[in-house]
Amino acid sequence: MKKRKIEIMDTTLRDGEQTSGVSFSAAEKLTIAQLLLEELHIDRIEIASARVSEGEFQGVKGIMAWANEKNYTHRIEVLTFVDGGLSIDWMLNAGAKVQNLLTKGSLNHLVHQLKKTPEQHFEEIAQTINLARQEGIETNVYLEDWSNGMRNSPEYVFEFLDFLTQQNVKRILLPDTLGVLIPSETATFIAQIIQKYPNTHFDFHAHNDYDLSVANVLEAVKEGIHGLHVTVNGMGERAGNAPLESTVAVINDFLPEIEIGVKESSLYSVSKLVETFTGYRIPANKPIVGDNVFTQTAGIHADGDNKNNLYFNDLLPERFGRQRKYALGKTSGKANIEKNLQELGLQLNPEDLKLVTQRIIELGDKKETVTKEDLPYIISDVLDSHSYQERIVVESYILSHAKGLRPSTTLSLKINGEIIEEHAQGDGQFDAFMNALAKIYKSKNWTLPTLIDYAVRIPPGSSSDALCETIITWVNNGKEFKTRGLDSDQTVAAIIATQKMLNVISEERCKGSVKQRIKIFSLLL
Ligand SMILES: CC(C)C(=O)C(=O)O
Repeated sequence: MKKRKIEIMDTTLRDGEQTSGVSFSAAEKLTIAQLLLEELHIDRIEIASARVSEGEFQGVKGIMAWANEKNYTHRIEVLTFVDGGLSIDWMLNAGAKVQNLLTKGSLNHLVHQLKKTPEQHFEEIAQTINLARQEGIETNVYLEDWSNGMRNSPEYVFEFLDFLTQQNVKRILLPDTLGVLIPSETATFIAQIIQKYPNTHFDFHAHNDYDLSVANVLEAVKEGIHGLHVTVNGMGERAGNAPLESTVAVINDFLPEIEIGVKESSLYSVSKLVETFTGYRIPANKPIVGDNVFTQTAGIHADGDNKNNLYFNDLLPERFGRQRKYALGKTSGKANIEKNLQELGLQLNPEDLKLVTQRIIELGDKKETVTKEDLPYIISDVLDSHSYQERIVVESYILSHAKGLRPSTTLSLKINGEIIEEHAQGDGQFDAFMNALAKIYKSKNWTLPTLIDYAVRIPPGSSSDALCETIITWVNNGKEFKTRGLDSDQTVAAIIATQKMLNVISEERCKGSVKQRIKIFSLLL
């Protein structure tokens, strides 16, 4: 079957820049233009509005200089206005070759904004198109508010199209300016137009006010539209435009008779770059490019993926340069954890896997995000805690920190079932904690090891703020050993490490086995 080719026109650098708060520098525009054309193989791009600013002019000039060398000038478009030729002059000075002329596609806009008759408007448009032609500039025409025009003044729209199809116009661009179309209406309007003007190229420009942009695009393609306007990450005026990423996926997966040349595997990296340049964050649940969209969270899904990929759909992450992930949290079961362990090249016996699963569920219950990078830390922490008997338990404590007062701690410690409480001050909260502990130990005629090093780190590569690891090095009877604590709070992690130390030395008192502890830690670190 011969496929029907649809042109993709990306307007991230024009309509996308109309996202509130977004402004690209000239260098950013050039980088994005290069990626869109050369990496993603987008057919055409719209890069600016004429006469907006000096910065915009320099941006267009830079892109056109590059495009000239590459022979891409006819793939690069600029939004222009019916302004007696001022936009044309601006384009000529910037070296631009294709104008997308903004005209009025509804009687309502024409009468209330321009306060002109259709005849006056058409006359001025004809002059602008002719002038452009004389200057070697190609013209496409936007019918602004076209969708409302089709609803409320269809005679005007068709009179206008009759006129335009007689002019030197390469493409007619049909915007749903206010994002008000529903799919059935899009289908009806596009079908009427394509049937009436079978020899004219029409583009559809969707907006996303009702979250229907991609559904509308799908209908427009089914009815024979020749080109589509999109933006990276769906950026654009108000709720934005049809997102490039979803548009590509929908066409590729649901319209096999259509050919678009966009390279799917580069969509994610370009989307991320645009996110960085704009500071406009991609929602985590945004199809194709959101952080979470290829992450299975429920244990039952991870389990199903092991059984004939029961929870896969056609949107395989690898298509878009991404990878499937298995979330770790309170709803993740053994299967999620095993998938993450596999990726890290780790294996646990069923009993240890159960302990680690329990610990991850506890962390998830505290609303903490656990990442794959946290996993080795959790494993070593959990297995470590279970490698000795807990004779000494930090039952409860208050840590106080107030301006103008010394930090203080009240500590309640359980030693072989007996509760002992003490209070102390210190230079910091953990110092106060250690001073209270020293008082308890003194009352027992026991000595504490000397703390010789205190290090804090977060799991490397972890994007989560869930976990922080405190590693303390102690010297007891001339022997050095380390204990570690893991928590979202650094001081709490230090207290956990200290409790472990108390049990290590208590074991040593009972069995004299600090050597065994040193061995365990050298394995874990
Ligand atoms: C400026 C115009 C062309 C536009 O973006 C729209 O009508 O949606």
